Amino acid sequence: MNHQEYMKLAISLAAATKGQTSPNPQVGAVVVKNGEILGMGAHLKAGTPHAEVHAIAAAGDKAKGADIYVTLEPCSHFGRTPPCADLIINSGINRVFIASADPNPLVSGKGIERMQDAGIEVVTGLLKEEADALNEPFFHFIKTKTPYVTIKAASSFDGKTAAKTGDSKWITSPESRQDVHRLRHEHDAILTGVNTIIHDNPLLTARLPQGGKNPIRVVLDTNLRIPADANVIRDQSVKTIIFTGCEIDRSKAEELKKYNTEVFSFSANEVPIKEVLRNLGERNIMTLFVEGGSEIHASFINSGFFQQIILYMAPKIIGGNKAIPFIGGDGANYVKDAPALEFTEIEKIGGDLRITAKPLRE
Ligand SMILES: Nc1c(/N=C/[C@@H](O)[C@H](O)[C@H](O)COP(=O)(O)O)[nH]c(=O)[nH]c1=O
Repeated sequence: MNHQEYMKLAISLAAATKGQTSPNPQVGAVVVKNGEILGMGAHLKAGTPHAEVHAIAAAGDKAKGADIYVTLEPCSHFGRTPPCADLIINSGINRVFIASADPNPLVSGKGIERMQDAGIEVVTGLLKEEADALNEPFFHFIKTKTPYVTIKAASSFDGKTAAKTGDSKWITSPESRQDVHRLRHEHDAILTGVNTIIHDNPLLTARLPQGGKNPIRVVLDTNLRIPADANVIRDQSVKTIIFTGCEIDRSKAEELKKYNTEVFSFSANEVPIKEVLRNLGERNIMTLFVEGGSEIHASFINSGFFQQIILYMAPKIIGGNKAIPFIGGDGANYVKDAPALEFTEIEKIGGDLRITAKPLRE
């Protein structure tokens, strides 16, 4: 195997932990000497050992004189675990290959400098793009301290998310809906609007054949209209946070708190998305899955507070000028004012298309 292949292995280890390490990045590491893989590891959960710790522990004394391939620049500061740069120096490793640089300007380059000062050869940027893509949500979170927002929509071929009767069961295939549960599992939180709660009474849990990690549920509900017996309240398998305006029935809010539910009221009678994202960021929620109705989707798109949209498009035609489009709101007056995206991935899934799009970078 060559340098790229060892780094690919480290990236695959990092990729396997998607959704488990928030608010930390996904990191993989591989220790190699004379073509023999002596150790490998991934960071499994925030607060637990970093990938380099696992890989070097597996290599033991043989790490002396070995190479290490790590997908993110080794940390140089005391977080909840000791600095990996020091561990690498003390292990006798004499060459370090790094894919991504640390996005935190306060620490970026410090670990590299310390290892170089100790006489270690450091090669940076090996498969940087691939490794960076894996940690796009982490880099966004470090930069903005707000969650990386993925809007998920499901529509017919003609862009409808429900028929004019309101019926929407089911537009997309069982395979597509199972893929949605994988995305729920991978996200820290899932957000919807009270209209979806009233209309669909969703659970919003991650129900995969092998189980799944339920994302924290977030409901935007300005006037606290949510039914007290809604599934997201009574289910209690995971916390539900309801964001409201200031004019709500306080006794109802008190009642809901008995069901693993938090009611957070803003000081004005509105629920500003920017403030919701700031609040979720302060709770170390790094990734947010917006499975809203068409009005919620419209408000996220019009505010520009989203990093990607995943549309599951089914080969069905619902039609009707009263049917519900998957993006609601007033819409653009002129095409030239329509938010421009770029398609980044198009996959066939269970007879549907899964189309991923991101806002065009200025
Ligand atoms: N109608 C459809 C969807 N509908 C999505 C939401 O309107 C539903 O309330 C939500 O998925 C229900 O969540 P649950 O109770 O946890 O299963 N979403 C999809 O991908 N395809 C559809 O055809």
